Amino acid sequence: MFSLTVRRHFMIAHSLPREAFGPAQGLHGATFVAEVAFRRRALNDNAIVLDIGAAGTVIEEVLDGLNYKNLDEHPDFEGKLSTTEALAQYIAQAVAEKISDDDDGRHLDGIDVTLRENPDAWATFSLDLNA
Ligand SMILES: Nc1nc2c(c(=O)[nH]1)N=C([C@H](O)[C@H](O)COP(=O)(O)OP(=O)(O)OP(=O)(O)O)CN2
Repeated sequence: MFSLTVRRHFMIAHSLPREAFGPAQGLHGATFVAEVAFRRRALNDNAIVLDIGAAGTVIEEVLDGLNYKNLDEHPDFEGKLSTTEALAQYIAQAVAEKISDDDDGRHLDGIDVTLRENPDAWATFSLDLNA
């Protein structure tokens, strides 16, 4: 299995209104680093998983919908907790949807999104595109 990973960052504000989150129940900001890995069993005719520029464009399009937003007011997170884990899943699914029309995108076997909320803590969601 091959994988190509492209990284971008984005900034959000949110709150996690459950006692389990302690001080993070209040509104706070975060700058996330998103590493999106595109997985493919066999390379294409150009011996790549996917063009790096094309991958970056898709990721940026998805992150544009989150960047500088207060997720407490974002319609896609209404009634949901915007944890690092949940955001990783959201990004993976949104990237998969955007790339599904692309020729290389149709041949992907999976997408893994690793979301780093700081250098010591991160979460990963793995989307199996063959399931
Ligand atoms: N599994 C997760 N745990 C936490 C998340 C998360 O997204 N997934 N998010 C937060 C907060 O949003 C914030 O990023 C950190 O909050 P904070 O309370 O300051 O940090 P810690 O939990 O690391 O440390 P404490 O010792 O509880 O202060 C929190 N958890």
